[in-house]
Amino acid sequence: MTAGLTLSGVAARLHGRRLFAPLSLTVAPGQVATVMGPSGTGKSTLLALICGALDPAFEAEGRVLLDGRDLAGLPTEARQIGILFQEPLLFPHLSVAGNLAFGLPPALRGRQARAARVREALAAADLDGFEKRDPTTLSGGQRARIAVLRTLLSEPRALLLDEPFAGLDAAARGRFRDIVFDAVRRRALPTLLVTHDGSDAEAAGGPLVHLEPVAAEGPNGSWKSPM
Ligand SMILES: Nc1ncnc2c1ncn2[C@@H]1O[C@H](COP(=O)(O)OP(=O)(O)OP(=O)(O)O)[C@@H](O)[C@H]1O
Repeated sequence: MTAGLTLSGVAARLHGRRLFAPLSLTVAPGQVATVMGPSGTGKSTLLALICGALDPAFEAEGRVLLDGRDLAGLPTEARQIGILFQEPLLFPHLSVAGNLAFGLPPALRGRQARAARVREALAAADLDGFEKRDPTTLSGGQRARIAVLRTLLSEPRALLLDEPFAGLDAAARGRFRDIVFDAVRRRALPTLLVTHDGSDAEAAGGPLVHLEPVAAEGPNGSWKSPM
């Protein structure tokens, strides 16, 4: 069995045409692989395919394995893959604790046990006492940290990062990146990062993949770029 996240000949087709050339890659536990490429090449589509949330307009190709298990046919919620977006997507009508509790595994029973897990997570992230805060009153960096805590509380076995550092200024970006990569290493999560920023790729330190658009067949049999 290969530990980590393995992509084998993975591609996404739209109206029968591949967005990018089939991708094969293994991301080891605790490693961060980076996916870069021009806008529209299918980076977000690739992440959606991996976590089982591909838009029905697309057709998936290839195999995705997590710790040797083929994820084909498994619904998103059964894949145990955490995902973070550029926008932290916190629920504005819930407190910080309510947002974090949303990430807890349903199997963790009991109000007190759930509240304790949320409290511990906040304390470990230097956010003690934030339970009752309204997420709309937090800074961008604080909201980003709550979003990553919520994802980690769900005890994922792999992590997908869709430009989660992009909305932050340089100092906050570096600090937040350290927090996320540190969690990835401590929890030995195979992680795939989509970014347009070379410094993110450098900090990630793992394999670097450039998605290239696939050339499309022109009307008279010639080949042209779809871009
Ligand atoms: N639901 C959809 N139906 C049809 N086409 C779509 C759909 N979603 C995305 N696309 C198209 O698929 C292509 C890939 O989109 P995707 O968002 O994966 O690219 P990306 O590489 O993540 O782009 P960016 O770097 O700008 O975020 C784009 O050309 C986009 O317009």
